[in-house]
Amino acid sequence: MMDKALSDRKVKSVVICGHNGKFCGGADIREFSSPLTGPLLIPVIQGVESAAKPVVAAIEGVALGGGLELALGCHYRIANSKARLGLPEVHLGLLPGAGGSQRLPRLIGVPAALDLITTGRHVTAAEALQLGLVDRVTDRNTVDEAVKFALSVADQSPQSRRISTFPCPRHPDLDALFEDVMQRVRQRARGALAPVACVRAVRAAATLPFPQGMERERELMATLFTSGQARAQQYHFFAQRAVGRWSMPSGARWDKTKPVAVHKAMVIGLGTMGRGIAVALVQAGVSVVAMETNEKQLTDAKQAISSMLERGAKRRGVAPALDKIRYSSDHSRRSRSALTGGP
Ligand SMILES: CC(C)(COP(=O)(O)OP(=O)(O)OC[C@H]1O[C@@H](n2cnc3c(N)ncnc32)[C@H](O)[C@@H]1OP(=O)(O)O)[C@@H](O)C(=O)NCCC(=O)NCCSC(=O)C[C@@H](O)CCCCCCCCCCCCC(=O)O
Repeated sequence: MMDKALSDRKVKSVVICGHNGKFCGGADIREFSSPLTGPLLIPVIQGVESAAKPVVAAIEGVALGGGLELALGCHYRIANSKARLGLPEVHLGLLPGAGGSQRLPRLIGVPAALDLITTGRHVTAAEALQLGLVDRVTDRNTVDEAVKFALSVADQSPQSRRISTFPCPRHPDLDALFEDVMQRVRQRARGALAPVACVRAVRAAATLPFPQGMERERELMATLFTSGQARAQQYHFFAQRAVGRWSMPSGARWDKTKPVAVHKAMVIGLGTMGRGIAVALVQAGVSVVAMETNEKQLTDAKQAISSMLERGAKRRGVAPALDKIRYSSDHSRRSRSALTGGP
C-alpha cells in the first residue's frame, strides 16, 4: 500500500494513520520469541523517510515503541490532544531498535531523548509539542487535519524534514553529560542491561554520523534481544495483564463478582502473621475471634495485639477498638461460616 502511494505520480503527499483510534503500540512483543517474519521495520521506516513526497503521521491514541519510530520516519507529525507518545522498550529489556535511539536525539536534543529513552515514560501530546516531537496538536479529527496539512505541503520537498539528516543538537559538555547520566542510570538500573545500552545508543547518535549510529544501535539491540533479562521483562509484561484475567475455581472474577461484606472473621493461629491479620481486620471494622491453642502464645498475642491496636488508634486519633476482638484457645469452636486466616 505504502509502495503504491509512494510510486503513484498522482499522489502528491501521504498520510499514515492507525486503526480504531490508535496510531501504533509498537512491534508485536509475542513475535520476539520466534524467528522474526514480515517486512522489517527498519527498511520500512527508511523507505518512508526517503520518499520524494511529504509523508505525515496522524497520531491518535498511542504512538509507542516501533509506532513512534515509524512516526519519526515521517516528515511531519500531527497528534490528537489525547494522544500519548513514548519509547517504552527499556521496560521490555530492549532499546528503540528501529532508529528511535538515533532519530529522537536529532529531533529533540540529547538530554530530552535520554530522559524519554532511559525511563520509557509516555508523554502527552502537549509535552510532545513542547519538546518538538510533534509539529501540531489538534482537538479535531486527527486524520482529517493531517490530510488537510498534507495537501498544504504537497508541493514542498521533504528533503529538509528527514530527521536522519539532522545534526544532533550541540551540547556544551557532552562527556560530562553522559558521565552524569550513565552514573544515575546505572544506580537506578540495579543490574538491568537495557537502560545502560540505551545511554550508549544515544551517545552514538550524539557522536557518530547516522549510518554508523544505526550500526551501533543494531549491535546493542542484538545483545539485548537474546538476553535472559529481556525474556523476563517481556514475560512480566504479559503476566501483569494476565493478573486481571485471573479467576477463582468457582469462576468468580474481580470485575464480574459482587463483593460480599465481611462483618465477622476468625483468625486461627496467633503467630506474627496471625496477629497482624487480626489487627488489620479489627482496624477495618470486622469483629474478630482470635484463636490460639498454645496458652503462652495466646497470652503474648493478646498483649501484642492490644498494644498494636492502641498505637494505631493513637496515630489516627481514635479510640482503640479493643472490644472488636475476642480470644479463644478452644479449637472446637472454630466456625465454618466465618472468614478464616492463619499464621
Ligand atoms: C498499547 C497499550 C498502551 C494499550 O494499553 P491498554 O490498557 O489499552 O491495553 P492492554 O495493555 O491491556 O493491552 C491489550 C492487549 O494487547 C496486548 N499488547 C499490547 N501491546 C502489545 C505489543 N506491543 N505486542 C503484543 N501484544 C501487545 C496486551 O498483552 C493485551 O493482551 P492480553 O491478551 O495480554 O490481555 C499497552 O498495551 C502498552 O503499553 N503496550 C506496550 C507498548 C510497547 O511496549 N511497545 C514497544 C514494543 S517493542 C518495539 O516496538 C520494538 C521496536 O523498537 C522495534 C524493534 C525493531 C526490531 C529489530 C530487531 C532486531 C533484532 C536483532 C536481533 C538479532 C538477534 C540474532 O542475532 O538472532
